[in-house]
Amino acid sequence: MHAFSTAHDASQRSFDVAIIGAGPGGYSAALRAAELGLRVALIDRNPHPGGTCVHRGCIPTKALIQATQTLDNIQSAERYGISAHITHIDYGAMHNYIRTMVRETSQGVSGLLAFRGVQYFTGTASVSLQHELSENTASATPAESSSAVPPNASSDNSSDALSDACFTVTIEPPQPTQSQAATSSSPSQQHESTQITARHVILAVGSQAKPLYVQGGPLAWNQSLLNSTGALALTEFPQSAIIIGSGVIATEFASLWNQAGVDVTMIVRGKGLLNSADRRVSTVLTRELQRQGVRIINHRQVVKLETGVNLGVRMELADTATSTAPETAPQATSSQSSETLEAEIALVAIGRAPHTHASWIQDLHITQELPSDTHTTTAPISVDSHYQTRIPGLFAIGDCIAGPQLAHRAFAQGISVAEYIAGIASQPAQEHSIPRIVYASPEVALIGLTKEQASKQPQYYDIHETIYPMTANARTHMLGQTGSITVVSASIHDDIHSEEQPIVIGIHMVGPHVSEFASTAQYIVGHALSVHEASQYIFPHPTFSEALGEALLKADGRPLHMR
Ligand SMILES: Cc1cc2nc3c(=O)[nH]c(=O)nc-3n(C[C@H](O)[C@H](O)[C@H](O)COP(=O)(O)OP(=O)(O)OC[C@H]3O[C@@H](n4cnc5c(N)ncnc54)[C@H](O)[C@@H]3O)c2cc1C
Ligand SMILES: NC(=O)c1ccc[n+]([C@@H]2O[C@H](COP(=O)([O-])OP(=O)(O)OC[C@H]3O[C@@H](n4cnc5c(N)ncnc54)[C@H](O)[C@@H]3O)[C@@H](O)[C@H]2O)c1
Repeated sequence: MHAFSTAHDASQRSFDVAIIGAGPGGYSAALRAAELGLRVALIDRNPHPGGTCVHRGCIPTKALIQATQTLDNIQSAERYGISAHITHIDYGAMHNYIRTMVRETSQGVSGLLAFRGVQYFTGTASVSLQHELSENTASATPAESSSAVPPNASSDNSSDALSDACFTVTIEPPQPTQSQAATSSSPSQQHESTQITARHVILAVGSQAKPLYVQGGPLAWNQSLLNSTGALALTEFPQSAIIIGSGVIATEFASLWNQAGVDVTMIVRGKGLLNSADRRVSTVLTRELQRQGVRIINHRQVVKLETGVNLGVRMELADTATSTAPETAPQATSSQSSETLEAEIALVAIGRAPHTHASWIQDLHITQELPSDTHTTTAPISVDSHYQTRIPGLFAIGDCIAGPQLAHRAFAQGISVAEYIAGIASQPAQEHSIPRIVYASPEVALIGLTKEQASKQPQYYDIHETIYPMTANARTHMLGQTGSITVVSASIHDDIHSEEQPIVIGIHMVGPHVSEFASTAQYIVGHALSVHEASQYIFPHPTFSEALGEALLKADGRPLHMR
């Protein structure tokens, strides 16, 4: 039986790979590296693996969505001739259900790590180089050319392989809580740090919610001004909530709280939700949430915000653009130049910053230049196409590097980097077709380029957009819901594709259950299938996924169930 423990005898202190952070990036790299025979240490502050995704992200939010969708299903049962009404919500039981989903998912990961012999350390890690790097070994920027030669860290001859360990990882144990400190008989032991060495280190340290800057400073989180972690910790649904932001987290919470009967107002800096997405998807989603009762106030920013114990939150808004009026007027007082809103809580969801502020990360000089946006205090780690930083043997993956912050992207990167370290010619994760999903009602799935984005890339010409309304789909019609699919196709200047065969470069969907067939869209876009080839797929009838088949037939000039 392999150990999933914190036992630290000398033989267990030298590793082929040490991984900092046990979220999706870190634990997937650990599982794959161990499977390939490497000796792996995985370190996280949290004794339970899973990171943001399992403890504060994907899993609890989707469990909560499962619960609120059930509320919504009951409320819409009348449509099917079923009389049902909700008599009571047991918030304690709902929270137990969510906590159980989180605990069981984390336990599942723990079991896998133990099975593969990954050694897990609980504590806060910092990394230093064992030897000063010479000018020749570290480059100012990550070297793309290094990608051709995997470092081959097989531990077959582990004593030889480990004798030239490059990195020291210091692990500080978690600080005891006040009650633990009071009851502990040997408090000094809890403060002992551990050191391990490794030939390779993977940083998978994740990200954290960006605070809102008002009047020049960041606002501190409290019981009324929440980020997504605070919102998940609420013990019952609030009466009213203001959501600042219009991205993925803002949209998912607006949708689920609205389904739970919360009075939701969204404050949007630009116009509409997911404003960098395909414009039709954004329009349909915005319209649907408004139809369901979410108030969306466009072109506004918060200029003043007050909170207090039991006072809720009160904020003053100002126009970000003078030309366009808000689509929906706020409930509270309003003047020409500013307006005031009040609610029980406010959720700030304006993006997540890489978790790179620690001084040891700064000392390694591996982060990008800070963007000119003065409200960004941490920068992503720079890596080459194999996720290696400018320091050979030091890698970074997941939310702490630039790109979409998604668990499935972190999984793919974790597998890729582990294979590269093990000496396998690995494929970096295919970034351009990674599906981005919003689990709102309706769901959104975004794959590849929008028409606007493609028009800025010179290799594409004859760019076309085909729009298929999901109301023409039988299953969507049965639900009484709506949706839309946009297929973006173009011809391309390259040696592989002929001019007569336009290829599919983007698929953008909003509608019920679209997340479930996003990977079909990813396959089509990722493999640059021609529109004609893609339209040959046979989708089962009657399914929601059939809508994608119909959209592709239409893009190929052969529409079936539409004119
Ligand atoms: C509310 C919410 C909902 C989300 N829903 C989805 C979703 O449905 N689908 C999806 O694909 N993505 C979702 N995400 C994004 C997803 O959670 C992240 O993209 C993913 O967790 C990133 O994985 P990671 O391994 O890079 O980092 P993380 O999961 O953040 O893990 C980093 C880990 O590193 C540890 N750590 C950091 N520094 C140290 C240190 N010095 N020493 C020891 N440990 C350290 C942290 O404790 C943490 O456990 C959601 C995010 C949020 C906030
Ligand atoms: N379903 C999923 O896959 C899922 C779910 C939740 C979170 N996530 C990930 O978590 C990350 C963070 O999510 P998020 O929703 O916080 O970020 P986001 O990047 O999706 O959206 C941020 C939004 O905030 C707006 N914004 C930025 N600064 C602002 C300001 N000062 N005032 C008002 N609005 C401002 C932006 O215009 C943007 O619309 C995302 O990158 C996402 O990939 C994924």
